[in-house]
Amino acid sequence: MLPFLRINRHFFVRSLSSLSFSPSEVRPFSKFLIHRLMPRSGTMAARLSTAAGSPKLLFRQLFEKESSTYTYLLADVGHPEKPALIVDPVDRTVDRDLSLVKELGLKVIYAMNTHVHADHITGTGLIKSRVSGVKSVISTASNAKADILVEHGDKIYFGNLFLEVRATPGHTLGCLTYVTGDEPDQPHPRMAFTGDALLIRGCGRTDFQGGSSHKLYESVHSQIFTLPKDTLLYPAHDYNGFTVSTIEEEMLYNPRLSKDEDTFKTIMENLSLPYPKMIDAAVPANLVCGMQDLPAN
Ligand SMILES: N[C@@H](CCC(=O)N[C@@H](CSS)C(=O)NCC(=O)O)C(=O)O
Ligand SMILES: [Fe+2]
Repeated sequence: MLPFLRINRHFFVRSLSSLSFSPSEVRPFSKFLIHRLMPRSGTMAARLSTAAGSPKLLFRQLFEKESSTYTYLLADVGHPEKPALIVDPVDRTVDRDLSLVKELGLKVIYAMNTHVHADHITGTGLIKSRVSGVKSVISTASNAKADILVEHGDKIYFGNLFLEVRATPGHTLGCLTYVTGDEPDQPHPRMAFTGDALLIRGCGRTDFQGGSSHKLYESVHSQIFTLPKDTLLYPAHDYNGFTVSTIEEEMLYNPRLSKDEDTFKTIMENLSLPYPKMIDAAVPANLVCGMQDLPAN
């Protein structure tokens, strides 16, 4: 029963993405479910490639300087519709991001968050209000509102490419890492969008939003450091001018997570960071994807 539910869930997430099905259109395409039962789900990607171009990744890393946040734009430009997704957009830079999307001729289908941010307001709600058909995405565990709530193991398709969802709690309860697919026809090396779970030579703090140093250590070691060593690591923030790292580099040189768990916990307990300046406004807004449609008090 459980494997069937899991496959069904993958199918549902896929069905809302690359082919722009409406939920009512899911049933006629249930034949794809059969391909999910095959040992390698690459069968499905290969099958669709024939129908809708060969997968070709377009990737852009964008920066918001006040919160030192990275936003990522990914699209399958080998697909005729150039379906795209945007990870961790910031409200202040939505205009810039959407201009780029327009210039590149992309069709944004998902505006996604790695977690409920505490230091800035997400742009996912604004993007939804500006571009029709965009669905907001966040984890079920975040307890936030969004059009699509995803869980560990889900695959989010854009065209013939996808991001795999990995639960990496510890900075917050609902933190996710999104990883590019490992299908034979996917681009290599893989890319991991780690949010605040793993930063370059650092990691997310664990002193609020359900944070736990124990959980973060487990998440990074079981879900991120197990990726191929050449996987490119793209965090949600950088405060030191870095743009990208690799799993291998972080396993060797991350001053926190390359240590044993007890040392890691001691480091995290002694960070003494001030709370983010915007936390009181950002968390409630981000629990509704930045739409700020909270009922009046
Ligand atoms: N000074 C900034 C907030 C800086 C901060 O706390 N960053 C977070 C990620 S955003 S929730 C963090 O986890 N930092 C870890 C670290 O080691 O710096 C502000 O006021 O907004
Ligand atoms: Fe955060």
